Amino acid sequence: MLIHFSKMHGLGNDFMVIDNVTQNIFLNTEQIAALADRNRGIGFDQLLMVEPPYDPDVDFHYRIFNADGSEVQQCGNGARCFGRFIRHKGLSNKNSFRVSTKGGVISIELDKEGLVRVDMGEPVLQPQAIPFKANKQEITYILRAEEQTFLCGAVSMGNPHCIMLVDDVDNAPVDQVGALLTKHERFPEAANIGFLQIVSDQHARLRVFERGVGETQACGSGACAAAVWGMLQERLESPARIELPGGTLEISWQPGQSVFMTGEASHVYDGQIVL
Ligand SMILES: N[C@@H](CCC[C@H](N)C(=O)O)C(=O)O
Repeated sequence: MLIHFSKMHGLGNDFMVIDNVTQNIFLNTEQIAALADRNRGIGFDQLLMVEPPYDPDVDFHYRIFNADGSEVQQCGNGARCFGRFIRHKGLSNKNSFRVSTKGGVISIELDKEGLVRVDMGEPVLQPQAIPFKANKQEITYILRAEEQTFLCGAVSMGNPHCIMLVDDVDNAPVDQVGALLTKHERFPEAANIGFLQIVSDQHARLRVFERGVGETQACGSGACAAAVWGMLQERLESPARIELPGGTLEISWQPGQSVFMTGEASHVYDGQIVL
């Protein structure tokens, strides 16, 4: 099987992107994990598939697979690259597209400055819908693991996020606590674990241990979830600048409305591989 693909990244969160409008590629979990291998494969955090629409209301369908081969509901940095890829491949000449994902419909807009703005939909806070095991909805929950206690937020942006405040994100135990909590039994579908340091009313720093990957340079849906949680606690104001190890995103949100994420999306190279 010959696969044509592009390598792209959003703030260092990197992707293999496959056009499945003009190709008909099916990859199983083992094949995706092998391609994601940074030593023996192409190397990426997520595989993104651009598919024809399943519904007349949308322009494309967007499938997302983590480096471990698991299919997931949402990827924010990937959404910006998805928009740039559609233009790069000439799959549409529109400047904005409606795209369905497993986590809901999003809208992607290519702006004139070369940035990409995504309407990520409304955040989900209701525990059952995240899914997160809790008796009632709260802003902060107590999570216990291995005799340690963590005060966390639980927010879905289509995919589940657990966020905690830290004083110094540079020295946060991201690998250790991320690995401990990502498969916590209160997140039945596992979760992405965010470590948020508030710098000022409109500026925060964030590192994310991603479900199915480990720590990445940036997580777009994680930045949206963390900004919403910061705003719910009145620790952040919209629009907020969320600084990740790979770069900065602008996140806007008003309660009852969609979250908007704006940032860069970069094309690295086009390639082909035989499997
Ligand atoms: N990097 C992403 C999120 C990708 C999916 C995530 N690892 C999950 O399992 O939900 C982003 O930019 O949002």
